[in-house]
Amino acid sequence: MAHGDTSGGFEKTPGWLDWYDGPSKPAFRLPAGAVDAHCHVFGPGAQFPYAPERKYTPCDASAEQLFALRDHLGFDRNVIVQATCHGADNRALVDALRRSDGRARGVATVRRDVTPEQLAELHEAGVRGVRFNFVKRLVDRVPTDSLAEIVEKIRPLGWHVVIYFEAEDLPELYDFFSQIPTDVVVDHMGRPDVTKDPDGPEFGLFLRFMRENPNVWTKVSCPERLSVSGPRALNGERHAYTDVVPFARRVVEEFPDRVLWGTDWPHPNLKDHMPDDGLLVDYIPQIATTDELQRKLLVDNPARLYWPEGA
Ligand SMILES: O=C(O)c1cc(C(=O)O)oc(=O)c1
Repeated sequence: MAHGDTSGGFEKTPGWLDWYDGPSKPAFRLPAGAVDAHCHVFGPGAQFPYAPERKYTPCDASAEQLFALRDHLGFDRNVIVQATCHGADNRALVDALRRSDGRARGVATVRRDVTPEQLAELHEAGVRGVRFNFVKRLVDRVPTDSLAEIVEKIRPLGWHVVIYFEAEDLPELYDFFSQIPTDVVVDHMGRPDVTKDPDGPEFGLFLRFMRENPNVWTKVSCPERLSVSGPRALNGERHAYTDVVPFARRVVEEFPDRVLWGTDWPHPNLKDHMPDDGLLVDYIPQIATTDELQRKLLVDNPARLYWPEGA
């Protein structure tokens, strides 16, 4: 089967871009113990069917393919985040975690009726957080009282909450997010509009959110998704997505102990181009410019959140 196929009788969403086959070796040498703290597995659909309520059907992207990419790029470990195309069916995620030899942790999606037994099983497999998604093209909105109930259920396990939202929705969600008592991790810097000023009110609100809430962390990931003017991480470009750099660098420098980075492989729903993941790794030194910042971003911070026992 070609890498970009979808198995199990599923048909890819029209215009779907498959993950990049044969990525380059990064020029940037990742520090020992580096964690790719945001990536996904898709299916394979024949084994782990896509959820009936999904908003897109991807190409397959298996655990083996993810682990091969990890080794090729020079990462040591992964944090695998439940993708919305699998809904609250975490079987593909759990299978990948179980086959990682302890080298992957997970973030699951659960519903309000999840039982303590189900949570214990997810924990045993390596899940350490739940994801709440507020991006309208990806999910139907779940009421905040359901989410608050889930927070109460996961809290005793020491888990955190990952939130994915777009910058324009932060004002409405600010108070709800601010009262979550666990650690909170914001996906992709809350998706700023990078054509706006990093010193302007929109990104200013996000920075204020992080300043006011010391339990909030963020992934300074997805420049390929946020960039408008590029240049793209393709054709040997080792200084890609310079329009996103001022935003990510600002966050890394103000909150060096609360930032994470991940490839976002296999990059769901990109419309413009699929990045070469090796060149995407070469983006990192543009936003974390010293050895110390790189070590915190890639090694120390993800270890504290996902492997606190020091394994
Ligand atoms: O922007 C997206 O389309 C996207 C989708 C998903 C998902 O479907 O879970 O995850 C991401 O991190 C980003």
